[in-house]
Amino acid sequence: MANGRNRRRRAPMSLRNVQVGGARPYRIDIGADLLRDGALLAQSLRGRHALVVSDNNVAPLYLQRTVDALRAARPDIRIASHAMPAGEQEKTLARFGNAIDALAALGATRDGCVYALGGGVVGDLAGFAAACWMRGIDCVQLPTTLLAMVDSSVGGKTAVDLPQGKNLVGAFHPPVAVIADTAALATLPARELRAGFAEVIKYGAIVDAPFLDWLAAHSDALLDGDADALSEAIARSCAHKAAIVERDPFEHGERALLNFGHTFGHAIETAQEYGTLNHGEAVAIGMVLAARLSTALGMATDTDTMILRALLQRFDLPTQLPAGLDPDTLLAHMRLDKKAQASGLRFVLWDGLGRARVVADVPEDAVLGVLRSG
Ligand SMILES: NC(=O)c1ccc[n+]([C@@H]2O[C@H](COP(=O)([O-])OP(=O)(O)OC[C@H]3O[C@@H](n4cnc5c(N)ncnc54)[C@H](O)[C@@H]3O)[C@@H](O)[C@H]2O)c1
Ligand SMILES: O=C(O)C(=O)C[C@@H](O)[C@H](O)[C@H](O)COP(=O)(O)O
Ligand SMILES: [Zn+2]
Repeated sequence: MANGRNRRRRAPMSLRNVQVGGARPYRIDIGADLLRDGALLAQSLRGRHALVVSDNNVAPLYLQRTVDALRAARPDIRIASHAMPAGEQEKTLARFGNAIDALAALGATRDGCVYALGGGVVGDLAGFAAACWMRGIDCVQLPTTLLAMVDSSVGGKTAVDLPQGKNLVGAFHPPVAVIADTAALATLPARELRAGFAEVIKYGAIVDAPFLDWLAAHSDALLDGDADALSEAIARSCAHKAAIVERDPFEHGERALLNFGHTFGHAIETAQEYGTLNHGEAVAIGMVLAARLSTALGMATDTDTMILRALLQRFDLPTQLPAGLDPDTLLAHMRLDKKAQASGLRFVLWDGLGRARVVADVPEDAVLGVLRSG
């Protein structure tokens, strides 16, 4: 049930895929029941070792079918599984160490593969383990949340959090394949489904204003779990992310647009010690704050902020800074944002719907002004 709605479980019409080009191209497959497709799961497995990393919510639901399908396709391989405790507070160096221990126990050779089965927390942590084991082995992302399907499984940013900040320890390590089984969305808690829409809306906000109209028009279907609408939203989001990371895999320029709302959002998550709002919710608030900062700097109109806020609210996402967060503490966290430079803070701001850009040397007073007015 989402918001008291009955989520439909109709299977999507077809398999979709999105190609991510560049030096190490890979394909994103999107469709129902792909976790049961052993041939697909095994197609990028070069060696004889596979570690399936999941969490203690996802493992009881999807681990067995994944391992069974892999084993059926490749009876010759050694498969181990590792389920970490669920949640952002577990995206730590200590849990990363546990995943590395699991690779060591498996005796994974350099042609082995990590399968990241879960949401963005599992994807980021397992991807980072794959990036580090023997200086880098293959990783297949098997996203099971909407957020992971539309964003975190694609593009190769892997990381764990520190108490000082989000994703502060990590590596760029693109997957060799992304396989998004949309049937997994049927078990996703409604709050987590909504969180995923924050990152979906982000693509519209930064580069595709007509997508925002489409999302508004299809919000009921999307929140009801309509398979075709979800499949379209996932494919369109992945196409945007693929195009951007293909052109700028290491965030030297354009890729930073994907960080719209994240300077504020990550500061909120860090200040709350990763325990209150989830990532999507924090990004939703962060996008509204970024839009308001753009207006404060004379770049955009309030009307665009109102349209963005209304759309986020339509997806039951928060749009206001939670009470009790100290603006100076948030600003201090922002100084450790990965876009910050010696010369000062850099923000992704916008000139209006679908027109984001990176702005350097944003005055801290302007940021504090936005934070102090809520
Ligand atoms: N690498 C990137 O480019 C990138 C992009 C966006 C977000 N992220 C990261 O992703 C993380 C957030 O990801 P998330 O929103 O997926 O959170 P998450 O991984 O914590 O998953 C949310 C919750 O849903 C549960 N869950 C997952 N799939 C399920 C399913 N199918 N059925 C039932 N329960 C399920 C999980 O156990 C967890 O409790 C953050 O750490 C964020 O920083 C990374
Ligand atoms: O892929 C990217 O690039 C993004 O910025 C996507 C974001 O949604 C994601 O949350 C990412 O992990 C943030 O990266 P960071 O470099 O700010 O830690
Ligand atoms: Zn994000």
